[in-house]
Amino acid sequence: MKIIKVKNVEESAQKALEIYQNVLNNGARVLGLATGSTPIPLYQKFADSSLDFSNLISINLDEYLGLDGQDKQSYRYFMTENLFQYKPFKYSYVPDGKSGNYEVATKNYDQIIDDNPIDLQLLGIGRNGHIGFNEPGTSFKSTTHIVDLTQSTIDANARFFEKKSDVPTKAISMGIASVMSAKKILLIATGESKAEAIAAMVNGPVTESVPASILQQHSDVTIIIDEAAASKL
Ligand SMILES: O=P(O)(O)OC[C@H]1O[C@](O)(CO)[C@@H](O)[C@@H]1O
Repeated sequence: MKIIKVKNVEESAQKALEIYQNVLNNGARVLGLATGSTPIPLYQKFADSSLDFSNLISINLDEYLGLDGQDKQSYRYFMTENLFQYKPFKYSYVPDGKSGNYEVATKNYDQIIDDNPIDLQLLGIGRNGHIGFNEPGTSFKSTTHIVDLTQSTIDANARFFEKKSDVPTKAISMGIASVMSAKKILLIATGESKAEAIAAMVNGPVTESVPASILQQHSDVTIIIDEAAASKL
C-alpha cells in the first residue's frame, strides 16, 4: 500500500486529482466511482478542471435498495448532482436499486464489470471498515450482491435523511472480489472518525471482519489520508 499523508481535506482532493490526471494521461477508460461525503471535494475539483470524461465509462460501487435514480437520496441522484451534471461520461453505470429481480440485477452488474475492467477504483471507508456497502463479515470472494446494512452504517448515513426511519436498510453493492479486480485502487479517508478503520486496514490482520483489510493484498493501492484519519497509525 502506498500511503500519502496530507494536512487536510483540501490537500487530499488535490492529491487525488493529480492521480486522476496521471491515469487518464496514461489511457484509463473505466473509472470506478464512490459516493459518501469523502469524494465530494474531489468531484468539485473534477468539475472545475479541464478533464474530459465524455469518452470514458464510470461504474459506481453501490445503491440503496428501493430508491430509483430520481429519488434525492439515491446514489444515482448524488452522482448526477455532484459530478455527472458537470462532467458527463459516455456511459455511467450505477446498480439498479429498483429492480424487480435482484438476481438479474446483480448478475447484470457483474457482467458490466467483466465487460469494462476498472482502471481505477475510488473508495471511501466506513467507520467499521466497510468498502462499498460491503459490511464486516462479507466474503472476500463476493461479487455484486444484496446487503443488509449494519446499524452503524444506517446511523452514519442518517445525516442525509430527514428521519432515521427513512434510511434504507438494504443496498445493492459491488462485491469485494469485484473491487479487488480493479487495476488500481485509490482510497481516501479524512477525519478522526475514520482513524480506527484506517489503522485496522493498514496494520491489522487481513480479515473479513474488516473488509478494507483485503486491500493489503492488492498490488496497486494508494491511500490518501489526512492527519486526523492517520492519527491511530
Ligand atoms: O465518505 P463517508 O460519507 O464517510 O462514507 C464512507 C463510506 O460509506 C458509504 O457511503 C456507505 O455507507 C460508502 O459508500 C463510503 O465509502
